[in-house]
Amino acid sequence: MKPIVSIKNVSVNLNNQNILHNISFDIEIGKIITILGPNGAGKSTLVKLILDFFKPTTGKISRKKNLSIGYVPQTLQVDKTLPLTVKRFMKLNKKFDDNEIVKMLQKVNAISLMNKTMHQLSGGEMQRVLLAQALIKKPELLILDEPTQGVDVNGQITLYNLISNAKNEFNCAVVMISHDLHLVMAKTDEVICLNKHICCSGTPALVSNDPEFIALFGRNAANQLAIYKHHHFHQKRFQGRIHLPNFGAK
Ligand SMILES: Nc1ncnc2c1ncn2[C@@H]1O[C@H](COP(=O)(O)OP(=O)(O)OP(=O)(O)O)[C@@H](O)[C@H]1O
Repeated sequence: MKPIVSIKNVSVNLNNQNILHNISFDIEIGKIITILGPNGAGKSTLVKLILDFFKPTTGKISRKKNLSIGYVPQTLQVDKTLPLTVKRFMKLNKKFDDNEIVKMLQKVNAISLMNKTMHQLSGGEMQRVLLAQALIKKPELLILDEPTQGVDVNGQITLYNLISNAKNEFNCAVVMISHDLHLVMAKTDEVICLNKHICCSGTPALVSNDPEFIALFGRNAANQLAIYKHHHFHQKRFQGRIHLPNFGAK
């Protein structure tokens, strides 16, 4: 299958600093890619490149024509004085009818939040609403930047299940940054271990045995990765289009 995004020999220099070096990988429909790496490894920078927020210093990123992307940021700061309800938030970028909004909020277990204001939401509730907002436009590519920051363990499990279900239902590709090795890996097709360059990549089982991964994260993390097996899902085709939301990356 032809990739929807192809990243070839990409490097990024900012203020004479080498932030990313010689990155190459493809993003394909139906696959979940998880990007792991220590603080400052360039994970968010890589996500911003995929989102086309800026261009690489060298190398090339090719995207499928009119690629539709849904983006879930780490969190969203909402002004407490702004009485923005969840329902109005869902209508910010494009007008969806109430029926579509209700259906999408139901999918992410957030229907009871529809008339709450955004600043009233807990961490887990906020992430489910952000996911709904990204999915309502039916993306071909869903990008999540540490979607479970500040979310408790049950909330994390719920969120990863929702992401995996969404991938199957919308037949999209998923790229996410995550530190939740033990939870996220059961759902991941490919792990990219980043530390300015790609240290190693492959299935969780493969990466967990890679000496570079073990050197970077330690044996304990490798064991957490290793216990999971790679799964394939059957997908239903879904026709649709999404446009990038207006809120920025971190
Ligand atoms: N505009 C910029 N100018 C110079 N350096 C930058 C700029 N933006 C990011 N950096 C640097 O690039 C490096 C990678 O940052 P990035 O946010 O991509 O890392 P990360 O892997 O997402 O880190 P974290 O896990 O802490 O969120 C960091 O050293 C950061 O200081």
